Amino acid sequence: MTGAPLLSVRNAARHYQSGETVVRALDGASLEAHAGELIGIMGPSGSGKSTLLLICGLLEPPSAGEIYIRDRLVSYPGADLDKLRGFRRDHIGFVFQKANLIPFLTATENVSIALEIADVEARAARGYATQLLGALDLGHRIDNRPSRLSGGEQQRVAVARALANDPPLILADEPTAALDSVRGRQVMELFRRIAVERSACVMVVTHDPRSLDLFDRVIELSDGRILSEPSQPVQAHP
Ligand SMILES: Nc1ncnc2c1ncn2[C@@H]1O[C@H](COP(=O)(O)OP(=O)(O)OP(=O)(O)O)[C@@H](O)[C@H]1O
Repeated sequence: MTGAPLLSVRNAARHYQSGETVVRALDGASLEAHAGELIGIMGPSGSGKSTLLLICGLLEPPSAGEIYIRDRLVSYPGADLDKLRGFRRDHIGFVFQKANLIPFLTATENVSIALEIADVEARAARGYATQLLGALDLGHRIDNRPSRLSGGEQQRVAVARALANDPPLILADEPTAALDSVRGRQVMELFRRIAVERSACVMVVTHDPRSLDLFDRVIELSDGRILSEPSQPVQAHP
């Protein structure tokens, strides 16, 4: 992959003090991720996948190392990440295992609120939210509140919300864990489309080997370390 990376993680570590012992959740990880890539992050439970995502998402600073987005140093030990709220909103979309939707808002409103917070006019925000939900096969659910949606549908609304501001980087932590295989595949295929059509970089933590064919490459973690070489292609993708 050529060109400047969108995201660059340099020798990042994250250590947690647990009583007398230090847990090395991340232990000197380096990677580069580019626009247009769909990257899988895999590894056994406790290998540091979620920690890597938190650090890349500027939700926690590393204990050592640096994070660059578009060549700008954005996170390092002791960085004040509260100051990066606006930057995060404009650059990074998150999807977690749980949808965490606002219960008293409809599906459309749950998505459009992300746009309105970013100063998009309400009508335009709703129009785009509806369009995104339609692309996720939720066109018939746009006026439903979360309590009227299945777990899988709620999660797809969460995916639409993460995409609302067209962030160049999308980070997803087991986004399909609560979905059946057909819906899970749909979400992964949507991520693939987002990467290609919007030139976004999408990094997805998953345990599901059925998505492997969709990834440009897989970053494999073990004991807080990256096993596979950065930029090593797993499978060529058209
Ligand atoms: N806030 C924390 N305090 C102490 N230890 C932590 C903390 N967060 C993570 N850890 C530890 O760091 C290690 C890596 O955790 P992490 O959640 O990143 O792994 P993971 O690969 O995402 O696991 P899983 O697949 O089970 O979600 C684990 O041993 C975990 O217990």
